[in-house]
Amino acid sequence: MSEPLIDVRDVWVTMRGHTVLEAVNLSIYPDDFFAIIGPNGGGKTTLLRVILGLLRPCRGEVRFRGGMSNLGYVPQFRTFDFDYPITVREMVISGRLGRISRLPRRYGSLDRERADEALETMGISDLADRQIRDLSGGEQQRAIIARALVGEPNVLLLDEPTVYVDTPTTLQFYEILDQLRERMAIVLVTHDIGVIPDRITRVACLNRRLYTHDSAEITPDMLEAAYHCPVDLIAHGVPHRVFSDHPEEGGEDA
Ligand SMILES: Nc1ncnc2c1ncn2[C@@H]1O[C@H](COP(=O)(O)OP(=O)(O)OP(=O)(O)O)[C@@H](O)[C@H]1O
Repeated sequence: MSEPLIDVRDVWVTMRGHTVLEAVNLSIYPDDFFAIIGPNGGGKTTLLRVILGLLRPCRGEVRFRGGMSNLGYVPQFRTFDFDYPITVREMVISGRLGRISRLPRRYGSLDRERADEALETMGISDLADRQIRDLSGGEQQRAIIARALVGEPNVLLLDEPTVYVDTPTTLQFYEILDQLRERMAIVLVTHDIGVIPDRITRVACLNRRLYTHDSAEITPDMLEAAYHCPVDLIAHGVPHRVFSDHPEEGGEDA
């Protein structure tokens, strides 16, 4: 197996006396399409913040091969102010700011090139000069992913990327992720197990502790441990590939 790009080792986070992450261990490999699922408040965003270096764990550490600048982050949709007067191109290229150290900060031709490429990858080149507030939710979502891509990440971290998106747009979105997988590892966190695409390579359940399995299979045990209640996989429409045998169904397709 290749070396991990990110190693999360025995990470603990306590906030206001409340343990949010407990003894979390996780490795992200270059060819991963990793889904981390878990209930609301289970610690998913907190784990991403620890990986990004935005939050220091009380105990444990995160090790990188390749440096922080190679992480692309797509925060939850609700954290963006889409009313801000800015064009799609301006928003996307702003993802390059972290790479410009000289003051005053000015974009160069490489920055503009990368922004054009990211717009094209996300299929929104024709929207580049529109105001971000005038876009549909699905288009805005593509723009925030394009913004994460301009930094040329080797790991893309996505926090609940499909919350406001309808089913056809979600399917298109996963097709785009499929293309991106050739260039980077992808880590997707979500509370909704119904949105997990069937192309994921590994899955883990997070509810303070991380419950993992060495494959793309979600086992009822993992879900029960994370959600503290039996979860009916079939009712959530999870693709068959991630099922283990379901006792009532005898392992048949849903
Ligand atoms: N700054 C903070 N101060 C105190 N508690 C916090 C803080 N940030 C997060 N928490 C708490 O930590 C827990 C985990 O939050 P987190 O946002 O990581 O969960 P999540 O799994 O991403 O949830 P969701 O699916 O609802 O987005 C929650 O109980 C939350 O209230």
